[in-house]
Amino acid sequence: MCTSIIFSPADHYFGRNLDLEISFGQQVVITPRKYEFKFKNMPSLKNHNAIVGIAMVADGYPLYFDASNEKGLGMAGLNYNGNAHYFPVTDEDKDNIASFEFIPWILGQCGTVAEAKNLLSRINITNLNFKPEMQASPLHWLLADKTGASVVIESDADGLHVYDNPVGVLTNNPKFPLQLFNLNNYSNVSSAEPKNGFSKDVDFNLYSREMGSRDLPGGADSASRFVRATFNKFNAPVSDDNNKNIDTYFHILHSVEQQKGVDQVGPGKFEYTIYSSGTNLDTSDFYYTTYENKRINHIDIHKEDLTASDLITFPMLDQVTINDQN
Ligand SMILES: C[C@H](CCC(=O)NCCS(=O)(=O)O)[C@H]1CC[C@H]2[C@@H]3CC[C@@H]4C[C@H](O)CC[C@]4(C)[C@H]3C[C@H](O)[C@]12C
Repeated sequence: MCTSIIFSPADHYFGRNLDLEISFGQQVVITPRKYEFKFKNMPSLKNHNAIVGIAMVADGYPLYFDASNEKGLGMAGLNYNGNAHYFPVTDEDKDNIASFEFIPWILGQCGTVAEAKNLLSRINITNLNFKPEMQASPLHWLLADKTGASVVIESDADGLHVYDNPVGVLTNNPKFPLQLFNLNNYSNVSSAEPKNGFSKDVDFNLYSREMGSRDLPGGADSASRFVRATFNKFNAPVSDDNNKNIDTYFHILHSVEQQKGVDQVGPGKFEYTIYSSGTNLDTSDFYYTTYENKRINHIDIHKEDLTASDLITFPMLDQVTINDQN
């Protein structure tokens, strides 16, 4: 499963955890402005916003899992199994975009969520596969910008939904409105010590600190991660120091990470948090950690030639790093 957030302490940080049992050979991929983005049913984009994020490059095409552009708009695709519904190419006056083209299409052209909403109102997400041996994945998306605004996009059997997201968090199933509704069940969770609302005739012993957050769900299931990431995000300290904020951002994502061994998905197969990514949407600085390498890695896109036409890739550094202190 996966978790995506936008965290806005001063600058705005956007990205995700990618949780799975297998790796797709993903890399950090910068798509410079003049790389020609081709689409199955739409004219190609020859000059567009530069994009940075995590992608698998297949036949020279960056299949982005999550990415942000140089204008400060970010987008992540998360598993949405059983609910995602993509449609045949339509003759109606719509933009036919395949699910794997969706991130390039939006990030290539838009700078804000508000601008993206215009394009979204015209989109039909098509059921085409990238190639026969690579079936389209059932996804939904979190889209967020450097004003702090975010929306969730779900293509369901009854059509495309664009929901304003007041909490800036997305996980997996169920549908986003139900995830949001489920938060109602946790209004008693608090960063403060609990007050006795039970009865004045019963004596309570606060035998532990942290009892305000005792009712936070601890599981790795999607609904539990949604509540936990939201609580942890809204109670996180804010700083005016970028390094502290990016560190806090990763603390929030790591609070819903999956350790290897605890979520079995098949015989001997366990889902785990392969990587966590984050972009400072105000500066386009890109950061990531991996399961093995918790040191925060940084890629400065402005050190690269963003006017180029070829993809710029970086392997993800995923060796355990121990800092020998003596
Ligand atoms: C698996 C991941 C979601 C993680 C998650 O939620 N895991 C729970 C699994 S489970 O629900 O618990 O079983 C998702 C997130 C983004 C996806 C890629 C998007 C581009 C491209 C789209 C093409 O159409 C198909 C190949 C493609 C490379 C995709 C592969 C894969 O689908 C990716 C990595």
